[in-house]
Amino acid sequence: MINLTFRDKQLNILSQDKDQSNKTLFSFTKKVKNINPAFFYESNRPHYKGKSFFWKSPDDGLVLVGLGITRSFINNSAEERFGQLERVWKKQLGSAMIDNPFETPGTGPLLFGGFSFDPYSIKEELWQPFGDALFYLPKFMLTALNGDCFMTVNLLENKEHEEAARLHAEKEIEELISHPMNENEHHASSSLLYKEEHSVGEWLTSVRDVVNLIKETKVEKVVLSRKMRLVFSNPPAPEEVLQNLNSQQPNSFIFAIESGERCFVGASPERLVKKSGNTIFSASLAGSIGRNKDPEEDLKLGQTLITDEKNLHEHALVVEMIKNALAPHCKSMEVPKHPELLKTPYIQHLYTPVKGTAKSSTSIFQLVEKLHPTPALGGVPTDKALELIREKEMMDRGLYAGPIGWTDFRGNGEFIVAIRSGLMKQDEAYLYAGCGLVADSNPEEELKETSMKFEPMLLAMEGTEE
Ligand SMILES: C=C(O[C@@H]1C=C(C(=O)O)C=C[C@H]1O)C(=O)O
Ligand SMILES: [Mg+2]
Repeated sequence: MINLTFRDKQLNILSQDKDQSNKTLFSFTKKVKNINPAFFYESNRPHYKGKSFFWKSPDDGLVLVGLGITRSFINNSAEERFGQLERVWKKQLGSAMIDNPFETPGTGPLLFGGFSFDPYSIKEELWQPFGDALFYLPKFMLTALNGDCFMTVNLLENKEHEEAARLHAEKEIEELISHPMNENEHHASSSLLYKEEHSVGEWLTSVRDVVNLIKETKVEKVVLSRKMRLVFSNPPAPEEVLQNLNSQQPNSFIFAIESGERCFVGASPERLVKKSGNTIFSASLAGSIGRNKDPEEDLKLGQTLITDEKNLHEHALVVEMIKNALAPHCKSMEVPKHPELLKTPYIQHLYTPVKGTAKSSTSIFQLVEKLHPTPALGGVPTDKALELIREKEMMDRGLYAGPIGWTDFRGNGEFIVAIRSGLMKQDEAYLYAGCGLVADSNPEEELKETSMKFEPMLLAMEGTEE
């Protein structure tokens, strides 16, 4: 048995400064000239260190850039973290004055943030600034979609100060969008001193133990992950890493969120759930193989993956769980019978998109709570898999593999699974990678699979050109 140390046993630490409780949320959105959101982040983030976020969906191309924090919601209670956040957010919106004539999703007051993978795991100081849920209502937010750009400003003010605060914010917007945004801005190149993989031998032993357990018991799948520590003499800035991810992983969800001096950043191919009106999208992404530069060899690898019993089983368990989790919340659902291939630059996966029509009472937070963790990151059965992960990994995954994303004041939103990611902490970075273990897993192969999954973040952190 292991001793679990809880981050905090207090039930409700959703933060709100006392003197702000009688203030109203004023939010206004205006259309601005067309700007490149990546350059906008790059040129303005240095002035909002510790208080920024970035999001890009490869699917609809939506980009969100948050600068400054009007209110942060941090939750350290393991129980009810989804419901609690939703309640406090709804209360905030209940009295808000919102001036947003645009229907565009992701405009107006919006929460951006992430939930830790497992609030009951051991806690490491590394992840402390992120709690078990950290969400921001940004002060300034750029939304870019289909060639249109919008700026939203969120202010918590006494009613009599609203007018002056708005005028001031209008001026700040002008400054934000007038910074020179230069594509070829030169970065001092970062330099990696060394990298160390966390106890590979012990990890392999854990993999063997878990695979044996799967063979002998009713546990069907457990996802075990491991981490790698990078040490830089000259660490890259988050905006550089993001720029690299933007160019190296154009088909992944790209995200970054800062808390104090730490920044969690990544490029994940895996959607947890998207809600657009009552239409919901989820996906099973599990089962992996490498890529090959030679197109014929690459096709062969894909063919191997899509006919491989072990990978198909790993994948099917995820589809099954998603179907069961969504069924009570959906009027209808479409789930293809067979997976297709999803190729990222370094890895190909088995992929089954799931589409449904949600019952009108369903919120995105409810969907996230029901889905997380899918067996792509946890296992089957979920509770037993989580126990094994705690016992065998003996580390705090923090936000890695947890849901990260946004919801706007209309209830639209999208959450992804924060894999292919890393935490930047001064001159260090911690990368995480995991793999789904089933009865047929070969420990050495699984080790290779996790090595392959470190690769995209390593390249983005090193800034190496392909
Ligand atoms: C756990 C990770 O990836 C997950 C595990 C996969 C697998 O084992 O085949 C594939 C995709 C992801 O759902 C990771 O990238 O860290
Ligand atoms: Mg796998």
